[in-house]
Amino acid sequence: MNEVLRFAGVRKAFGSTEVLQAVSLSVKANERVALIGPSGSGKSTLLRMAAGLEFPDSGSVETLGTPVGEGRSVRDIRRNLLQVRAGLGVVFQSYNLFPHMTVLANLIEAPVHVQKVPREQAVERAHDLLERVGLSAKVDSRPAELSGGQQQRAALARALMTRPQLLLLDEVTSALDPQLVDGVLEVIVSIAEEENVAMLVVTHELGFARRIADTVHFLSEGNVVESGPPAQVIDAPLLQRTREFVGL
Ligand SMILES: Nc1ncnc2c1ncn2[C@@H]1O[C@H](COP(=O)(O)OP(=O)(O)OP(=O)(O)O)[C@@H](O)[C@H]1O
Repeated sequence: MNEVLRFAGVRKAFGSTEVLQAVSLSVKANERVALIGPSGSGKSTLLRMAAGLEFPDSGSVETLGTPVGEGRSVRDIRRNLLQVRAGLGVVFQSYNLFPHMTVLANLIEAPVHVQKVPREQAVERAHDLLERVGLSAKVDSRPAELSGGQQQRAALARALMTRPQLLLLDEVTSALDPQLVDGVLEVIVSIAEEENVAMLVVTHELGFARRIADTVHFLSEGNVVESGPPAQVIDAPLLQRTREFVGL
């Protein structure tokens, strides 16, 4: 499959607020795409749609070849979502770890109980991932015993447990103290280098977007107004609106 995510002519309004106005963009297998833009421009809404957490008013969203917002019934939609879920890793701004479970239990919960991966296999993968995100010493800790940066690295490891084809990352560092941000971003960069996983990343960290993205889309008022490699969109944008946003 060449495209792992496709938005075609997606419109979305919340009440009288038009949040997305005919957005079309796609993410190819192994491609890394960053969404940048001012607060309220619709970035998170797009990401939530890719995960099936919001539905478009019109247009279509296809995640891993499955239309996530379409279907004749709620049952169809749920079935479609379950189909894509194993291929999808999602990390949001808040860590969303299960607070009563150890780090290891958090990682193996869905693979073992939902995807029915043998427990030993899941534990092995969890140990491998925790080592890669620098959390080997925290396997048996509970989330409350970890710093925000460590929790976010655990959430990243958890999202990778099923070897997803597509990772959705929504402002994963914006709730962190500044000194913890770089550690988390480094982990994401190394994952991008080591795993065959496409990424759609919403970030306000332009340096990070520059390092990680093959393609950057600049959103403004619900439209993708400029797209291209970081060397263009971040370092030499064509549009005045983009130039102002990146501080040129
Ligand atoms: N569930 C909702 N109900 C009502 N309005 C919403 C909802 N979700 C988002 N919005 C509104 O939609 C607009 C776009 O929000 P979105 O979170 O997608 O923007 P964003 O570009 O991600 O912003 P930020 O960078 O601040 O996270 C905002 O005006 C927001 O208030």
